[in-house]
Amino acid sequence: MEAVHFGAGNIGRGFIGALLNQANYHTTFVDVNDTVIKEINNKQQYDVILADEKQEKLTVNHIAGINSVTNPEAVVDAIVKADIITTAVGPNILAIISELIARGLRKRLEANPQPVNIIACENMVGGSSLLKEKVYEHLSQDEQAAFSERFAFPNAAVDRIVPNQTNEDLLTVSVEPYFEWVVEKSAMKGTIPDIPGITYVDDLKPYIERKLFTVNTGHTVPAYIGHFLGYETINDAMKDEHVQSVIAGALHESGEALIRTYGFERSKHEAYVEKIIQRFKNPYISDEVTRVGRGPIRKLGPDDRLIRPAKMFMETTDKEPENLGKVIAAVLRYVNPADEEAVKLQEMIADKGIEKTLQDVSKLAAGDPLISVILREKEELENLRK
Ligand SMILES: NC(=O)c1ccc[n+]([C@@H]2O[C@H](COP(=O)([O-])OP(=O)(O)OC[C@H]3O[C@@H](n4cnc5c(N)ncnc54)[C@H](O)[C@@H]3O)[C@@H](O)[C@H]2O)c1
Ligand SMILES: O=P(O)(O)OC[C@@H](O)[C@@H](O)[C@H](O)[C@H](O)CO
Repeated sequence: MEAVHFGAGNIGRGFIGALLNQANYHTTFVDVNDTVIKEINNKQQYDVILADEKQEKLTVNHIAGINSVTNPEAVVDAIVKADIITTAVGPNILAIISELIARGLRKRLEANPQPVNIIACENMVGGSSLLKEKVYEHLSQDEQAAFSERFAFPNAAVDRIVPNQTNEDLLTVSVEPYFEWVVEKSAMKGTIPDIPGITYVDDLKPYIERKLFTVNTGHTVPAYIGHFLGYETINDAMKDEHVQSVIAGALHESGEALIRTYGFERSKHEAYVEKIIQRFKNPYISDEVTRVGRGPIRKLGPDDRLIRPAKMFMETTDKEPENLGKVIAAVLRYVNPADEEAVKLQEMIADKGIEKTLQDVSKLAAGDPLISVILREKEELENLRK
């Protein structure tokens, strides 16, 4: 069985690649990082280390790499032969890879009658749907109809903390032992891939929102409040009493919104939250606040991990999300010259002020009550430093 995976980074190698290997796939990684691609072809295997007291090592083999900048035709040919196509490149990169995927699938229409599923494994609601939209922008109407017969873009939720890697070996990747990969079965075509570790569901929405608005919402607290308080790593920030109090409050707010929207059992949701907080404290993982806080403009998006649960909390409880508001305020205070979006966000704030920036980035209407909560919490934030 052949898999093509876009993005040989942390999640690509440390999670998707590992599960595909355990399911006996040969995986072709596609990336723009020539050093990583050369090393994949040179070594033809890499290690995944499970970050706990046992430090168990799994070897991932049956792999190859293609540099999509220098060898796009090889990517097209790999797509023609693939039994599954996956991505883990980051939400903003889906539009960039869409043209090459469109070319590969166009050639496949003539050359291979088998249907194929293209699964975007990104932290966002509707990642595969977005990829499909971007792929379809490169097609004629007739091609769109032919693609819809043969190719599917099921949405997915992926959960495994994989920090930036500091191992001596370039390809080795340390990951937390926990993982969850949920895929929207109802949207798939052809034979459902037999990949142990995937949970297939008919309706993904509750799963992706529960994951994004608990794991990723929670993660923003040690990232942005932690950065505001001067911490460099997630587990150091998690030791701070202010971070502990805001994370408890923020996950109470997003939890209440999720429970009221989807009817999750309260005790099970509380256990889910507790497990996530323990995962953030994993002493065997050193995760930088700047990795978890990367892309603050994306993270302030209307459907992303802060604004959406804050709005849901207000709609379902009629109360103010003061903890989520505090984290959003910390994102607006996030200064990091090494992060392009952080620089751009600060420029936007300097140029047009916070209210207009929130209207543009988070699509909040002028006068939205959430804006007042955020402005008030921005003042409150200073008290955390006292
Ligand atoms: N790291 C985690 O803990 C984690 C967990 C769950 C989900 N995710 C999601 O997985 C996705 C990837 O995150 P990551 O942490 O692995 O990031 P990463 O930066 O480690 O990996 C991204 C990879 O994509 C490659 N890439 C960039 N542009 C490309 C292009 N045009 N074509 C092909 N490859 C390209 C990069 O070179 C890099 O190797 C994101 O959507 C992230 O939200 C990450
Ligand atoms: O990948 P991002 O930038 O959307 O979010 C940063 C982290 O919260 C994220 O990578 C988590 O580690 C991951 O989602 C855990 O499953």
